[in-house]
Amino acid sequence: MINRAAILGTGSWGTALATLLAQSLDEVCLIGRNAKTADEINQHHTNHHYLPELTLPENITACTDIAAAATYPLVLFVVPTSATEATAKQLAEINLPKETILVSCSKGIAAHTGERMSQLIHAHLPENPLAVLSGPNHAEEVCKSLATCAVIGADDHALAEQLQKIFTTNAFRCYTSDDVAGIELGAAMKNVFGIAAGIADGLGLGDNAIAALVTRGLAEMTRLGTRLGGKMETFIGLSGVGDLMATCYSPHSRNNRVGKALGKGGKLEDIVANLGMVAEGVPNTKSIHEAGLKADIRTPLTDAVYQILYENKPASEALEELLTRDTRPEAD
Ligand SMILES: NC(=O)c1ccc[n+]([C@@H]2O[C@H](COP(=O)([O-])OP(=O)(O)OC[C@H]3O[C@@H](n4cnc5c(N)ncnc54)[C@H](O)[C@@H]3O)[C@@H](O)[C@H]2O)c1
Ligand SMILES: O=P(O)(O)OC[C@H](O)CO
Repeated sequence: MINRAAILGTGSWGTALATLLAQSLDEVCLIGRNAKTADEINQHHTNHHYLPELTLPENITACTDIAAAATYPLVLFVVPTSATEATAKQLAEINLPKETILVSCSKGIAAHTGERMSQLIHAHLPENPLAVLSGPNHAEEVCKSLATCAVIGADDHALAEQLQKIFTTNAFRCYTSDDVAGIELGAAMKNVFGIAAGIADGLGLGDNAIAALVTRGLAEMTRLGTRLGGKMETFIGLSGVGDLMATCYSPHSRNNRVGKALGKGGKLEDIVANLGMVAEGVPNTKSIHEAGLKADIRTPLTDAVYQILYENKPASEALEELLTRDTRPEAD
């Protein structure tokens, strides 16, 4: 029986997931790289930088020694996607038992290769049971036990069901799925459209424009995601349209906030530096733009965000080009 878990990553989502798992498990250990944060969690039961209003329950502790993960039967990856591979390597080096169950909770695909996080983790820890978790889940709301749903994906249905029991609470209803690729691809792409929605908001385009963007974003997500191995129904599920809406409409979304500041004329470097947290849409715009080119799939919204982020194109110019493209059938 699983009654203890380690969480790699002491940021917003790692901390919120700790509060969730602390309801069903005896002990949760947050493992991070920052000794000050670990001390704050152990001594004051807070993680002020990431979730300022939260008081953590007593059965959550923290440390900075990744080797401690080897003593837990369940280990969650909740570091930024840019750190997932290095973290998986570290776990392999500490000889993690092959029975340890791993869950990837980060949202994004790898730069250049387009690999999904579960693929990166599996490459270094090939024998460990592995699942992914995603959905419309802002840490700021989950840590307050505000109701939401999530999906747990695994090739092994029994594993997904085992995790469903552990993660589900009265306020966090988990579904299972066997479409690991679809879950991870939807989660990565919604970050980019969150930035796009923020840009539209910052430009003052109004509610109709954002609804149109969410809808065409879903079409783009489904077009590329199904080509890359995801199932159509996953993109109209919690990790697709569900998380797309959470990210495009919520002021909690860091991606949305980055986009809004860009739409108002801010500089990307300054915006990212001031955010103090990860906005996965920034690196993932590049990864997904590259994945679209490689798969020869049209990704006009992602390309527009790419040009704004990486080619210094003014947002108003990118918008004009999007709107004046050749018209086409909706289903095309
Ligand atoms: N915040 C949310 O609401 C939320 C919800 C679901 C999924 N996610 C996903 O979870 C992942 C983590 O996001 P977050 O919100 O916790 O980010 P965050 O910025 O709040 O925290 C990131 C944490 O990772 C640590 N970190 C940064 N670089 C690292 C590195 N190179 N090696 C090890 N640790 C490193 C930081 O010190 C920090 O503790 C992202 O992929 C994000 O998309 C976030
Ligand atoms: O703050 P964001 O934009 O990274 O979104 C957080 C979560 O992914 C929402 O489900």
